[in-house]
Amino acid sequence: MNNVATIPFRFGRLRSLSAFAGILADPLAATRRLHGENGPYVILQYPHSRSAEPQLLPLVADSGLYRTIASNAEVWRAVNVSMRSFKNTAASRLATGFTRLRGPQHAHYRRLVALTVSKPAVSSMSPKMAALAMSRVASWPRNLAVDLMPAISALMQDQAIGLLFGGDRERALPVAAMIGDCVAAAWPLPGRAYIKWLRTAPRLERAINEWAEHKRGELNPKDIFSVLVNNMDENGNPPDKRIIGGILNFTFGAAYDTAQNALAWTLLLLTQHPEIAARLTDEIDGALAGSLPTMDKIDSLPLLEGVVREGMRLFPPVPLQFRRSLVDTRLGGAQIPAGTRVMISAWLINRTPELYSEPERFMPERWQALDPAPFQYPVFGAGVRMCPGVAFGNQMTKIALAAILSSYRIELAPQAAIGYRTTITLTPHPALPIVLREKSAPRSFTPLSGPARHLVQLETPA
Ligand code: HEM
Repeated sequence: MNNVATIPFRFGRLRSLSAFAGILADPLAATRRLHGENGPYVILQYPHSRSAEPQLLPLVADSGLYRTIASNAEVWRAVNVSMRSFKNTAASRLATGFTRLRGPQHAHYRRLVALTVSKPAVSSMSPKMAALAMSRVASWPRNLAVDLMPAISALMQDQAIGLLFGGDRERALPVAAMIGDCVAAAWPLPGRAYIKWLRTAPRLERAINEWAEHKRGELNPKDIFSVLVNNMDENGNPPDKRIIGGILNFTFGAAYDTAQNALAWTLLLLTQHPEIAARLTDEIDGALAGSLPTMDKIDSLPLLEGVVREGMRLFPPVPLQFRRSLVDTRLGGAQIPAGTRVMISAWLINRTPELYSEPERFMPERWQALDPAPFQYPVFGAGVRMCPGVAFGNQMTKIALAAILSSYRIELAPQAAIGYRTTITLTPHPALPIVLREKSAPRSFTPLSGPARHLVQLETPA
């Protein structure tokens, strides 16, 4: 492990505004390049800014430094990546959501969310989750090249709404659609997505408030929103609806947007590794013998476990995390002024060769001998802000994967070129064209092409 006190850093200069725009336009490509040129700790300097704000933008791709940051909440506070909007507007209240909570207020609301998604609570949801996944997947079109992303998204939203948010689809689905505008605007160059989000935010806030009204008065401990609305705040007062709105916006979006991307990238990886996909299908079919993919059947399948962990290692649904220093501090030997925003790359930490041999390759078997600490595998974050939804996210991804592979063989559609988009989450873009075949159908193989081809090392030539 790195000795944090002596870790070297390089000053990298964002030589021009266009280099800075490169980070905004494609943070993944830009941070990979900076890491390749400078190593795992780069302190970028903004070009010629006259603002009074600190002029540094450190990029952290080192697990030791990430541990230091994640375990010092009094020095490093979470920040929201959305573009700034005017204070006291719906857009600013909703976009800062969970992130703006600190101290006892953060601990209080975190505890309320965590109660509903505790490991035992999530295990008890498994039969319902498995039944829902199987019935949804059964209706997906066979033998046609379709963009699977909307179907995956609908499946994960259904799971989150049905199992964590009271099953109220009529109110929840329009809210989910509007949250999509918030996510799309989270890492923009100023543009259409941002303008759209500014228009959507007041409507979203109204819809959330009406939904909250509907939940008020009857506590359902299995519904996160009901728990938030019907408990007092950290001081024993009725909760502030603006705070509840921000928490709901963040937590509801977090509950499906992350897992839908985990599933999408993992399926894409499996299309490129048909031999692993075949062995995984055999493992799942053997365990299920025609029954539903409940957790008691699939939780201890080694290849399924390895595939899900490896998929999220190579394509972490939240590829970057951000923190801001509250005070002047030292990080890895560099002096960091108060107010400095730091980018932590889960994407790059997950490719540390000392932690993961042949880090660019998809090797699910590696997980039989690996048990990294959260800061060495930051897929779910680490420290006081580590994701409370780990058990639900993992279970939802495993069950969906088992439901799909027990029903179909998956292939990438012919001539499909896959790109990617980075906002808060990393998404295949503009589409994920997949063909779902009968399991007995003759095999065919389409090699991955498009920008996503360069995100992973495959056996087939690029
Ligand atoms: C595959 C699924 C998931 C992944 C990869 C994921 C990833 C993450 C990551 C990386 C963070 C930390 C962000 C940071 O520190 O800046 C986080 C925080 C959070 N996640 Fe998840 N998440 C997943 C599922 C869920 C689910 C199902 C829920 C539903 C309850 C959820 C709720 C939250 C909340 C409330 C936080 C904020 C925690 C805090 O600030 O204290 N997540 N998640």
